[in-house]
Amino acid sequence: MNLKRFDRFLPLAIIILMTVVYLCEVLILRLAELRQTEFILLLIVNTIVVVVLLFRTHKLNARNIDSIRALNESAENSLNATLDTMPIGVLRYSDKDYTPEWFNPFVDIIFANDEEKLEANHIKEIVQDIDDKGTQYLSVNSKKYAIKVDQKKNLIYFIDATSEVVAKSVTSESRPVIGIISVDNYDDATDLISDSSRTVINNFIATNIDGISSKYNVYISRYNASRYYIYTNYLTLKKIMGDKFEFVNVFREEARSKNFSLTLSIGLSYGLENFAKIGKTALDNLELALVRGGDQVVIRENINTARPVYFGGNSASHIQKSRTRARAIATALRTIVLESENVFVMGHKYPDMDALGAAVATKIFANMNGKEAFIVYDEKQLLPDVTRAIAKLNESKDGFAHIIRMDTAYKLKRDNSLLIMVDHSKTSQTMDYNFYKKFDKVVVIDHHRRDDDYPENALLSYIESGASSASELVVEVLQYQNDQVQKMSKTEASIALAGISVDTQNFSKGTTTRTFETASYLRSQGADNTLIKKLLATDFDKYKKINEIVLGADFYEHFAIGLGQYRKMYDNVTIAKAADTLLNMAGVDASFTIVNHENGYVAISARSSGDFNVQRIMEKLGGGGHFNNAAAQVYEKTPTEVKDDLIEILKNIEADTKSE
Ligand SMILES: Nc1ncnc2c1ncn2[C@@H]1O[C@H](COP(=O)(O)O[C@H]2[C@@H](O)[C@H](n3cnc4c(N)ncnc43)O[C@@H]2COP(=O)(O)O)[C@@H](O)[C@H]1O
Ligand SMILES: [Mn+2]
Repeated sequence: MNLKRFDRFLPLAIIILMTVVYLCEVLILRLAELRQTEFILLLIVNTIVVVVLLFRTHKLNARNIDSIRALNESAENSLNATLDTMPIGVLRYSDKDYTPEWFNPFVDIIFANDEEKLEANHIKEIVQDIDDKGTQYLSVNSKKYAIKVDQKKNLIYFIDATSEVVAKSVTSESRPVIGIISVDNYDDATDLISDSSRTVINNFIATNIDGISSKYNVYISRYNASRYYIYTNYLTLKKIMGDKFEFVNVFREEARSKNFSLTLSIGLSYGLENFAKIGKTALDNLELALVRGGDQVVIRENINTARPVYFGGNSASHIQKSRTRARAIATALRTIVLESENVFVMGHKYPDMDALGAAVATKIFANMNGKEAFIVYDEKQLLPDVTRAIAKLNESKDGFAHIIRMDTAYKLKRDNSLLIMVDHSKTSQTMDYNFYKKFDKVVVIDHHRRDDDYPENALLSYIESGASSASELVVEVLQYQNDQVQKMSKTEASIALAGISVDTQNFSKGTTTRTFETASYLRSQGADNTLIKKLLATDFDKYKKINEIVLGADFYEHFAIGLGQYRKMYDNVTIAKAADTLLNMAGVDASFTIVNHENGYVAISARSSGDFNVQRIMEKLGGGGHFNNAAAQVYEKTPTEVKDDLIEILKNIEADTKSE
């Protein structure tokens, strides 16, 4: 800065300096008494020195400016050259309408065959879609570009990131996969048969497993006769998923042709690290596949937020429940009951006869082990048949049937009390969520396929989706209590049998030999058909409402869809009974009833006669249930809108099935 100022005043400084020099010379000459001519000569010499110095200074300045100019020019040229040749696209867009105002040649190269991507609407999309980190990827032809947007300067940078994206997908595809294959019903199929027959079954399984291993080049290791471990990578898993796990269907069909009641259930998981956790998630997934009925595959990535992906499960439950398990559960449950101060039994919201039947049998189990037990109910959630059954139980001789309202239950709950949840396993479906939260000790007994929303740390879960009803499960456990005394009253046995009867539609659906054995046991305990008929009777008003829904039905191919009347409200049982009725119509494989529910949502009940999975359809509408008995609750829509959604789902499912 100072130098510059000095530069500007340099000519003046020279003149002043030379004038001072000249005055000094004059003074010296005066003192030396020289003449006029010497003064003039000295003046001329000094003037020449000044002129020469001024000229040199001017020249020096001129040369400086030229070299700066030259330097600037060359810098500008090389910047332009870099912009022109660097492998980064730079584009400036108008801040008014996003039209491109300028771009470098690399942008030209990028969009050579895709020029419409340079139009204002695309540029606008790029600028607006940019995520929080300010980066996004754009595919142009076969390349991937990372995009950075400088919104202040209206600039977009396109950086070739093809190799980075490829590297990422290579990492993703090489993620390790761990899986467990379980052969369903192996124990039953190989029990009580000759060694040579068992060898035939073992060979059949081994041949199939070898076939899977060589077809997909995966490593499969035998753990025991009915369990195998798979190790592979995500790329191979993708291929198998692309084939929709066809080998599970092949295995089932080949087994069927040989009269073996065998299917495969598989749990798989994958991730980048922590092999122990991947293995544990795979085991959890296998358990989920089993409780969903077996003959299916469940895959879930080893991260907390991952949702399970299902393959198969296209036929009703294939897993036969084993007597050995029922016996083991009886022992485990007895231990837990004995360690508790008292026991509370709670069904799902709006408990039906099966929930009550299971609760009654559970209460008896606890009493037989010397513990006081209570069945809890909420008077705001009572169905007519359950109301009748509770009234009947309350007629018992000792006057206190241990069926209590929620407010009493809260008072009787102790620190060491046990809660047994029956006929449901989703905490969101429990009758009183706050009451459930008060318990440290929880047991679950259910015949629904296990879902995500499961009680944390349940001490024991007895979930058998192959059972007809929760009542069947508990009564069976009750039979494994050692003493031979009369265990149930006539009313209790009748309620449990009514529960089985409701869930099996009067023994016409979902029954096994075990269902009939349980029914026969209940008859031996005094279950009475006349009482059951009275308990399950339909009120005339309800009957009219059931008919309204049935008469409002439309038929689509082999589906019947019943619709409630405009603005009329219905309850669960009415909808369920209407769906049951529609399923009895000729040519109907699955029925659906859609109405406004008294609780302010649109309710759907779905039933199928065997080969069609209505659970899958209801899951798509946010509900669930069983393979041939399911339901959903939809908020913020009208029944007609829900019907349209349902028809769309059915059309897609039909199209998928035809294309398979
Ligand atoms: N949101 C949901 N998620 C998962 N699962 C669900 C959901 N909503 C319902 N479910 C399950 O779906 C099935 C079917 O339910 P539904 O309401 O259509 O039918 C149940 C009862 O309403 C019905 N029922 C009760 N009493 C009688 C009777 N006297 N006659 C005829 N039908 C009757 O029977 C169904 C009982 O099913 P259960 O609880 O499985 O025993 C159901 O599983 C829901 O839990
Ligand atoms: Mn049930």
